[in-house]
Amino acid sequence: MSELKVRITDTTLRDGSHAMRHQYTVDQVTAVSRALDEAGVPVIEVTHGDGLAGSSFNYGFSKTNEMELIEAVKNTVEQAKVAALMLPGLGTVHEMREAKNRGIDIIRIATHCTEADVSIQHFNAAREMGLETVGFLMLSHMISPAELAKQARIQVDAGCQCVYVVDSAGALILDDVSDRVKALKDELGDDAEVGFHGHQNLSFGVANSVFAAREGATQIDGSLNAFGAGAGNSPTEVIVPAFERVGIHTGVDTKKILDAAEEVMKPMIPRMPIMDRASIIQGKAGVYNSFLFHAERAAERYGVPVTEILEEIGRRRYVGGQEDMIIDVAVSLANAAA
Ligand SMILES: CC[C@H](O)CC(=O)C(=O)O
Ligand SMILES: [Mn+2]
Repeated sequence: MSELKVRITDTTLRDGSHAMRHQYTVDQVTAVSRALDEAGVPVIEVTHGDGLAGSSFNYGFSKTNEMELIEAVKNTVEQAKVAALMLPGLGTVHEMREAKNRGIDIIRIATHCTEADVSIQHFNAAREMGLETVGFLMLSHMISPAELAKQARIQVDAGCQCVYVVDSAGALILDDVSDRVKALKDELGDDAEVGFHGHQNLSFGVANSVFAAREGATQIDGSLNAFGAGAGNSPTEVIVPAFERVGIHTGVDTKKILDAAEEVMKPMIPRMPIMDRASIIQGKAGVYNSFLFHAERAAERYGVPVTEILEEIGRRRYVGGQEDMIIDVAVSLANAAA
């Protein structure tokens, strides 16, 4: 087999924003982006955890305006491209344009996996602005590979250049990933690339990324020290040497990425993402990782176990944007217990 090549996108400064409760400072993003850039990471994503304009009562307020964070990363990096995430409706074309003016090269547009149609105008606008485009089909475990491929086609027809299988709950295991990547590759052919964004809830982030790359995914996400929502993302500093071992070329320097994780990122981490009881239940029940802190807060406030809240959210199949329903679940459980 000829050597496989992938492009790594590091999302420590975006998915990691959830784990940081959106409290990144300019000094922190400068230090992290410098270390990633020096290690040769080709794409660095930075915004509020829920994307452009995510800073809000519902999702949590940012300490620093994300446009300042974007600008800080842009002014720091020498080779890396800068990416921002947006959820249509939360972020608008207005914020996309401002992010472009502040220095982003790539916009990653995220929708629930069955709602690709809400991103059509955003992909059109992004391409008109000259941005590289990525589509993010969140909670990809919730639908079949064939259905996911149809959604990918909608994004690509709108101007998306790479569609990601996004394992938002860390619920996919090995063949689940291969089957989805294959379905997207078969549907998209040469029209667009396919990517994979993993989470660690059931400990499969890196292995799933290998399966994705072997099936033809050419863009892979990671985060330093797995710093991301829920149990965290596939750790970038593990992806790089693991991929090297199995013959997948990333172009990232192993020693430098290990130093970035250990010496630059680790000292600023307030709470390490771990596979603990709550986050493992998220993976098993297929619950959106960004719900973890919201569920923990509701558990404390209403005196019900966080695992029961998460299991009920899984049963009700709530998706991103339904954060307010976490309170509803906690109240129903508290009432039932009383
Ligand atoms: C925008 C919310 C979310 O964190 C996106 C993502 O990384 C995922 O669904 O895993
Ligand atoms: Mn994520």
